[in-house]
Amino acid sequence: MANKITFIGAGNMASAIIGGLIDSGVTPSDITATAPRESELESLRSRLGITTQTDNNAAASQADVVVLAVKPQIMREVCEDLSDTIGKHKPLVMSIAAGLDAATIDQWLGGDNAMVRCMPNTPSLVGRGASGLYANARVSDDQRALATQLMEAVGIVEWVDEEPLLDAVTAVSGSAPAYFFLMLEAMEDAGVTLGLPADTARRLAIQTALGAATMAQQSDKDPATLKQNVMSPGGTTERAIQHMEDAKLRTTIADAMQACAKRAQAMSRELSGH
Ligand SMILES: NC(=O)C1=CN([C@@H]2O[C@H](COP(=O)(O)OP(=O)(O)OC[C@H]3O[C@@H](n4cnc5c(N)ncnc54)[C@H](O)[C@@H]3O)[C@@H](O)[C@H]2O)C=CC1
Ligand SMILES: O=C(O)[C@@H]1CCC=N1
Repeated sequence: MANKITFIGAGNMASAIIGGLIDSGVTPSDITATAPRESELESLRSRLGITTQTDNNAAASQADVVVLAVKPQIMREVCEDLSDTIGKHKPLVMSIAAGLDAATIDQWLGGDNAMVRCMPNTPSLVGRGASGLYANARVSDDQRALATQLMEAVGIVEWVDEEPLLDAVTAVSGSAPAYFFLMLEAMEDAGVTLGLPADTARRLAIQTALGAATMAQQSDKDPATLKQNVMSPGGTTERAIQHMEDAKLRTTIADAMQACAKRAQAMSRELSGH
């Protein structure tokens, strides 16, 4: 990928994607990241060998792709400050912010931009990311291919045709690593209560999550069948699953994901003013 990529914002998500891009073979000097404080950039530069900048406009003026990776709450200020540079150079603009629609960001950037909205997740850092992408009408086929290539370097890519579906993607994958981390925390704690050393319980739980996900990915059986295959009639798993069903775990998960998508919609209303 010979394109120059600039990340505006160098926090958790940007550094996860940058780390994944470098592992996938992207030349570090083709990547620039910005943040207001040099102290935050120093470790990224020394660890990954990328270029860093505290001046967003200088960094964006060199780029074929500008990835907006700041918190949604400061996106307006950042975009308005970048509008002259983006208007002049017309790079492909990708926003990874939750709950901010492409038209609002485009307007803050001065309008008429090719915009891809992306909802990635942090496992991008280890090449196991899952990203949902949406393109506005100005994005060319080549730019669409470029956005796909960029995010496929760090995981899988699913395009959606309707922008509001990105709120569903946020619930299913963007926020979802946290659901699984919570599950790992809870399993470790329960393992300790059952008498295992914490590090043993953690290793067993992590390996089991990895094994189950890999099986689900590689098997031609659906997750319900794979679950059934672990459950001997009258056995231990059946007892555990019955407990989860009685405690309405499915409803809890569905409600949590509804709350996640609703929060994305509310953020959009709060931040865009419509
Ligand atoms: N953390 C996650 O799992 C995911 C986050 N996102 C989205 O990614 C975006 C970033 O989130 P995180 O990386 O978690 O936040 P973060 O707080 O870790 O990173 C934000 C970065 O922006 C920088 N920044 C602040 N003001 C700036 C300015 N004026 N110019 C340039 N950089 C500036 C900060 O110094 C920091 O490096 C958000 O919009 C979030 O919705 C999307 C998917 C997943
Ligand atoms: O929690 C958040 O708002 C961000 C967006 C998706 C994951 N983290």
